[in-house]
Parts: sequence; structure tokens; C-alpha cells
Amino acid sequence: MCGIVGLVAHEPANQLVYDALLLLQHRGQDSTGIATAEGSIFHSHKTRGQVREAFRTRDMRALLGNMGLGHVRYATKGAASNEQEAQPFYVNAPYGITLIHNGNLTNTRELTSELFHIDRRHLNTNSDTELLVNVLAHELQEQVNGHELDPEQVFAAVTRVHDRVQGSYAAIAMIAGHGLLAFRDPFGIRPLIMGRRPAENGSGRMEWIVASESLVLESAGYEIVRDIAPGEAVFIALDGEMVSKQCHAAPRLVPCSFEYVYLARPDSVMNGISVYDARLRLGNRLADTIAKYAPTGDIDVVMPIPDSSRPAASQVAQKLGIEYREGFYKNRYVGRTFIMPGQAERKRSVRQKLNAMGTEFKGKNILIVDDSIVRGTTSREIVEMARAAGANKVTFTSAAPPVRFPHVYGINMPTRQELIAHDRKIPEIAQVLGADHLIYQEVEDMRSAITEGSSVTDLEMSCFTGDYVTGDVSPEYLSWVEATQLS
Ligand SMILES: O=P(O)(O)OC[C@H]1O[C@H](OP(=O)(O)OP(=O)(O)O)[C@H](O)[C@@H]1O
Ligand SMILES: NC(=O)CC[C@H](N)C(=O)O
Ligand SMILES: [Mg+2]
Repeated sequence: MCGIVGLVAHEPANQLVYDALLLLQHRGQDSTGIATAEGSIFHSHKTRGQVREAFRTRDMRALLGNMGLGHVRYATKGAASNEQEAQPFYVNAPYGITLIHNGNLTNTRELTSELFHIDRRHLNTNSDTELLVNVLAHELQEQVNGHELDPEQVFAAVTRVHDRVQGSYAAIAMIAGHGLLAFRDPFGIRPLIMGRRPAENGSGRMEWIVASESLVLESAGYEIVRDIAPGEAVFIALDGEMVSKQCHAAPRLVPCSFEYVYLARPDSVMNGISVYDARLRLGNRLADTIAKYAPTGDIDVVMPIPDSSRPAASQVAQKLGIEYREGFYKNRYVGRTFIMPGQAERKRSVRQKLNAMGTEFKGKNILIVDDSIVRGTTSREIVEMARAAGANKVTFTSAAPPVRFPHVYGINMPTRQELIAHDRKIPEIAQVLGADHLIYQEVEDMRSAITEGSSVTDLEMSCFTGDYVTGDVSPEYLSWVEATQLS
């Protein structure tokens, strides 16, 4: 997952994009970039690291123009440390296009070969986003004859992108001198929402924003218009005129369940589902499962692992009628550990990030709630810390089911071997974690907890079930991904 934002304003875009990126930092910490458009000239700055350290005043001053886009990257293809693969990506024809992408393409081998041998395009990195911008550019080139650009031509190019590209993609592009294009894959796997507000200059024109999460819109005073539909493309001209079109013949909304479990901020609403409410419901269902399988009579306290599991843990405590206590204190200056590249760094960071308060543990039977257990990096350390702090019995619970399969749609867990639940039964996992009991959410409970009360009927849950919605993910592909994985 990455965080993306694009906007067409009637004032300088640089600060607006920067502020939005700060709010999306939880979606990617590897690198970041902003591009703006001043007439037909693009300005851009991209670099490794997080938003706060990446943009100096002089970088910001150089980002001129009223249209802009920005990206925070959590790499899934290529290398997290490669500055060349930071986004946005630029191609100079037709018109000049700069693009950002949240997601992961699954037919990169075919696209690389087609782009090189048939479209005669040069690729300079291993990024799938570079493939996406080149496919879009090629297809747009095929549509346009004169200099004039009609949104219908842009939509026809997006239709062709849908034909050629497989996997997940929520993307935003600036077309120099023309406007901003946003589109979402036919399953709407990754999120994308748009909003608007009247320009402050009194011109009566509209300013538009498109972003990964609704909290960005809310915090900057935009009215939420709607989620961009799966397969849909939206084009916003420089004067603020917005047009949209469904560019796929058979779109079907199947959003990523992991957004609700962990990735998104709880104060966002995605596809009409409040992330916070979904996490509360996950807690309710988990409580029922705990009551069914574990002896809860002797549990003294329920504890969350900060931050993401707090809503679920509070519900578990309430439903089971057990006291809720915060036994782990979090160092707010350490980022999210799960989205860090490299297992060594993730492991070190858990210890740096969380500290167990002895008084909360001594002689107590603890029920720990986390939102998910993926590699087990966090949970293994946590159990050890709880015991070292004097806990008597440790029951570990997860508000998501066991993660048994690789995620190939924009979350960096590409290999089976790294997943603690792959090919292990639950008692074996408990043993590896060192927990006395281990209880996971049931898959169907997760599905209903997330979708309850919404119009979403289907969820992308491949890392829990092994069913990949795009249909092109074969065992051969998974083995190839494993062999070429990110470090
Ligand atoms: O089994 P693992 O591989 O350790 O991954 C799962 C853990 O990683 C995430 O926490 P993270 O610290 O990234 O973020 P948070 O502060 O939002 O909980 C998630 O909330 C789990 O705690
Ligand atoms: N997590 C993402 O959305 C990553 C985007 C893209 N696949 C990259 O690796 O840069
Ligand atoms: Mg966590």
C-alpha cells in the first residue's frame, strides 16, 4: 500500500499536497514525492524517507503551480531503498505525463516484454508503476491525433489500460497543460475517494481532490463527493471542470480487507464503511470466538498492542466483561514496524517501539489483542516482553484470521515462508509465539464484521483464503514472486 493524493486548485498546490501526504504517512514510509504543474511545466521532488524530512523549504518553493500530486511509498515491486523507484514517474510523451500509483501489478513480466518488444518503450527501473505510466502513455498516444485532447480519448486510453494491466491499481496522473486523471482497477482493490470545495478566490470555480483516504478530504475542508468506482476514470480539467466515465465492461467492487484490519487510519471511511466501526465489529466477533474456545474465567485483563488493535481490544474487553488495561507503552517516534523494509529492522523496531509496564503484568493472566499476526515479529516479542514483565498466563488473540498466503495486491508480504501461519496449525503457531493460548478471528466473521450494514458484498481476502480475485495469480507466479522478492 502507498498513500496517494492529487488535486486541482485555484491556489498553489504545493502546501496542499504536502499537508495531505503528512496525513497519509501511515501508508508508506520508504520514500515520498510531490509533482506540481505550472502551465505545461512539471516540477517535482522525490526522495527516500518520510515526508517531514524529505521536503526542505527550497524544495517546496520550487514546486510551482495550482495542480499537484503526491505519494508516500511502501514498496511492493522493485526495491524499497531505490530512489529511482520513488514516485511520481514521468514520461515526456504524449503531452508529458506524471503518475502515482497505489497497488501492485501482477502481469509485470508480460507488460515488460510487450512494452519493450512491441511498444518500443524504454524502462529504467524494476518498478511496476513505471510499467503502468508507460502503458497509459502508449495507449493515450494511440488515441490522440492532433494536439487537442478530449476527455473521451483519455477514457478510451484507460479502457485499454484495463485490458492490458492485471493486479491492483489506484492511480492519479497529471497530463501537462490539460488536467488530472484518476482511475481505479476494475475490482477497486485499493481505495480512492474524491472531494471538492469552492475556490477561496471567489471565482465560483470548484477545486477537486482525489486521495487514498477520506480523512485527507475532511481535514482540508473538502466535501466528500464519493469513492471512485472500480473501473471508473475521472478527469479534472485545469479550470475545475470534472467529467467521469466507467471504463470497464464488468466492474465488481472487491476491496482489500487488510485496509480495514490494519492499513487505513481508523477515522477514514472507505467504500462507505467506517474503518473504526469495522474494527469495533471485528472486536465483537473476536470476543464471541474467544468465549467459545478459551477459558476466560481466570483472565485478569485485556490489553491492546498499540496502535491498530485498540478499537478491537476495547470491544473484546467490553463484551467479555474483563478490565481493559494498556500495559504496553508506545514510543511515538518509531514508525509502523510492519511496513518497514527488512526483517532485521522490523524486529529491532518492535523493542524500540513498545515497552511493557511491569506493574500491569506481575502475576496476572493477560489476554492480548492484536489486529493481525503476519510474520509474528510483533507477537513473538510481545509475549516475551509480557513474560519478562512477570505475566502469569498469556493468551494471544488476533482480530484477523491467520495470514497463510502471500498478498500480491499492494501489501509487502510476498513469500509463504515468511508468514508464521503458512503451513502451521494454530497450536504450532502458539508454540512458536510462546503463548499459552492463541485464538484467531474466523474468516467468515471477518467478512461479515467488515461489510455489515454496507453495500459492499465482497472482499479481497486472498492472504487469508488463497483465492485471488484477478484470476491470473498461479502457483507459478507466486513462486516467481518468491524468487524475486524485495529484501
Ligand atoms: O506479525 P507482524 O509481522 O509483526 O505484523 C503484524 C503487526 O504489525 C502491525 O503493527 P505496526 O507496528 O506496523 O503498526 P501499528 O502501530 O499501527 O499497530 C500490526 O498492527 C501488528 O501489530
Ligand atoms: N504499496 C504500493 O502501493 C506500492 C506501489 C508500487 N507497486 C511500488 O512498489 O512502488
Ligand atoms: Mg500493530
